[in-house]
Amino acid sequence: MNQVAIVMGSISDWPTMQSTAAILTELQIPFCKRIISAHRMPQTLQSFAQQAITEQIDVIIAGAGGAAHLPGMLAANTTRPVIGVPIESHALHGIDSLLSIVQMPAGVPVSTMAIGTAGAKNAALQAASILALQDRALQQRLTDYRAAQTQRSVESEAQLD
Ligand SMILES: Nc1c(C(=O)O)ncn1[C@@H]1O[C@H](COP(=O)(O)O)[C@@H](O)[C@H]1O
Repeated sequence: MNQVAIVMGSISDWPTMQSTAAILTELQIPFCKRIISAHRMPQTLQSFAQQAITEQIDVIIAGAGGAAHLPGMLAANTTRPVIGVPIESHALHGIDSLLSIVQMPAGVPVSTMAIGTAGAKNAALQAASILALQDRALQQRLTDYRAAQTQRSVESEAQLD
């Protein structure tokens, strides 16, 4: 059973979305990875999103760049939470991706992360927060993750001249 699906518009999004996969792995959250473009594979997108509930996918993380309609179209076809990651595009540095994902019409929400790798990491942590509502062991792993992060920041002060 995969609790999370990482969906990308293209294989070219994978270098960014690897950061999502790394954190899900660290937090021991089972996930699958799919390339499904709303533009290039509209029928696959519709069936994937409509089957998310029966496939027991609890959270969908969608990374896309440019005219990034993928997260919104997934959200249009499921009531599972969809977290959108705007991929940093070459032409407009991801502003196009961000605005395409964030400005959803009322009634079909997408939780929109920051552009690029920071957003990809936070998407995994946001998914973990949602899943931890019903999973005490995961909540503990998430708390430990934050504590380790705090510790690294504290220790980084020693690197100052
Ligand atoms: N935004 C979308 C969608 C979609 O939203 O359906 N499908 C592909 N793409 C994006 O196009 C960019 C360039 O893709 P290619 O590198 O394959 O040309 C990628 O960032 C992808 O997410």
